[in-house]
Amino acid sequence: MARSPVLACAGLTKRYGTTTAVDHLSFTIAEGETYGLLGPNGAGKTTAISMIVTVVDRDGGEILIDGQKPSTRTKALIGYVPQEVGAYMELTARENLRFFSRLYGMRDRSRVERVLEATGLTERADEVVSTYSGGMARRLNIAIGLLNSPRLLVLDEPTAGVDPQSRNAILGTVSALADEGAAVLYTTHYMEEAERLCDRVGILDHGRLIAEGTPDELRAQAGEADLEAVFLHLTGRALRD
Ligand SMILES: Nc1ncnc2c1ncn2[C@@H]1O[C@H](COP(=O)(O)OP(=O)(O)OP(=O)(O)O)[C@@H](O)[C@H]1O
Repeated sequence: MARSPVLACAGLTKRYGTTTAVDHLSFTIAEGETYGLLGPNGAGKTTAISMIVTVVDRDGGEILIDGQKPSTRTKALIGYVPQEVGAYMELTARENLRFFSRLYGMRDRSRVERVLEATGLTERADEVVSTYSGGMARRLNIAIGLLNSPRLLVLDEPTAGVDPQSRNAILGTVSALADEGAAVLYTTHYMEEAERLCDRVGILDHGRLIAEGTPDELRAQAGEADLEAVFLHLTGRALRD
């Protein structure tokens, strides 16, 4: 029997006044799959993932995590990496991770060391976070999201504005997690990043999914050389201002 997807969304909808931020969004992510949700500013990416991780209530639609409706139990299966850095600036990276692991009720100290290693922060783990570059702080944010060994890792534009070294470290961390069998939901407006990292891509515009497929399929359907051009072909607009 085929396994159910790790994430299944059907008809997900969110309205803010007269704006429909997310409009009947449906997609699935399988075990070990990296799914990129792409779209320009304001397309509805953050709103969509906020509903999936249940920090924003939905106005319509269904979400299943490992075949179960959202609950305290399914929350424990999700690692969420928001755009804003959630770490304490006056603590070191290791102190932050120990704090969050205690908050999650985790006793296994070795997990802190594992996530430091996975994000390339071991050597700087005892330095105070306020001395970190923006890219290193983002890596720590990801380390926090990895603490609970998530079945579904959700990342909101994790590489926006980071230096190339941190960007490569972040992409490496995400692919390693997917290789271990996690499902990854990744939002970005960097097309080349999605082409490199994602098994499948959904293109979101005005809250609606206007195309979905592997990067190769999308390029072939639109007859374009890259995903940036695919977006222009589909919407008549450039992806970034
Ligand atoms: N709390 C809110 N109240 C009112 N409108 C909102 C709210 N959050 C989002 N919106 C609107 O919903 C739409 C989708 O916004 P959202 O932040 O989800 O897009 P996004 O694709 O994540 O954009 P970005 O790339 O800038 O993060 C936009 O029109 C935005 O103005």
